[in-house]
Amino acid sequence: MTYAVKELFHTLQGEGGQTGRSAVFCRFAGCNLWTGREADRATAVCQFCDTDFIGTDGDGGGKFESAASLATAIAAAWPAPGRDRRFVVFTGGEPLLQLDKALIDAVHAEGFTIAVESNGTLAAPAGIDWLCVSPKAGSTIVQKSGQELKLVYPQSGFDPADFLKLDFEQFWLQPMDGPQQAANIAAATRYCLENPRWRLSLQTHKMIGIP
Ligand SMILES: C[S@@+](CC[C@H](N)C(=O)[O-])C[C@H]1O[C@@H](n2cnc3c(N)ncnc32)[C@H](O)[C@@H]1O
Ligand SMILES: Nc1nc2[nH]cc(C(=O)O)c2c(=O)[nH]1
Ligand code: SF4
Ligand SMILES: [Mg+2]
Repeated sequence: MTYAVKELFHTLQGEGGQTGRSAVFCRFAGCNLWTGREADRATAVCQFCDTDFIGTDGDGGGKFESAASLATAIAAAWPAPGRDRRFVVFTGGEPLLQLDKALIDAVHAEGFTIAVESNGTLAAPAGIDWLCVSPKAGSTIVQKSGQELKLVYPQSGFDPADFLKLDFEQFWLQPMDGPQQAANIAAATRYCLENPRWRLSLQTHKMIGIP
């Protein structure tokens, strides 16, 4: 299978339960909840996206003709010698439109632990080591288990309490970035103070100015 990758880069995981960890990010092109075009944002299911995932023209992006060639590029982006602590985050766009067993196996064979950031509308393939599901109001959650559920907050129609019945190890509230960011940080902080199952996920990469 051919993989369309918007960008492939090395950074620190900025969000959620692996925050601060050195990671190769593989950002797939395309999403099932928004075209990525600003003209379509107001009519999209997901309207608050902070990411450009159109095309394959970003740093390290491209069309990869095989799982082996993409795994090789991911390994080449790892900064340290040896295979210790190798960590890749598949994101997008929606990574579960493209991530398959062949790529999971190829990246595991390179010694990587595999994390995924998904909107939860597609069933995850076996073999993901750290699955983050981030539900979007107006979509249907199909993937109801994983390591972390990271809810962008607030979203109208979503009560965080309704997600605690799902099978996740960690529950994170991430303030929605955008014009209301300050108010959203305050509201998420208050919610986590009063509801100890929830932890506050700040987008630390944005604070420190790394990708
Ligand atoms: C760009 S998405 C890509 C992965 C997948 N499509 C998803 O939505 O989970 C990566 C993460 O950023 C979060 N995110 C997107 N826009 C955001 C915003 N404006 N504020 C805070 N988090 C946001 C998503 O909820 C998700 O957890
Ligand atoms: N540093 C950094 N951490 C991230 N965690 C999730 C991200 C994403 O866009 O999926 C992201 C991102 O874009 N950058
Ligand atoms: S589901 Fe994820 S990638 Fe798609 S538009 Fe929403 S935040 Fe962006
Ligand atoms: Mg991001």
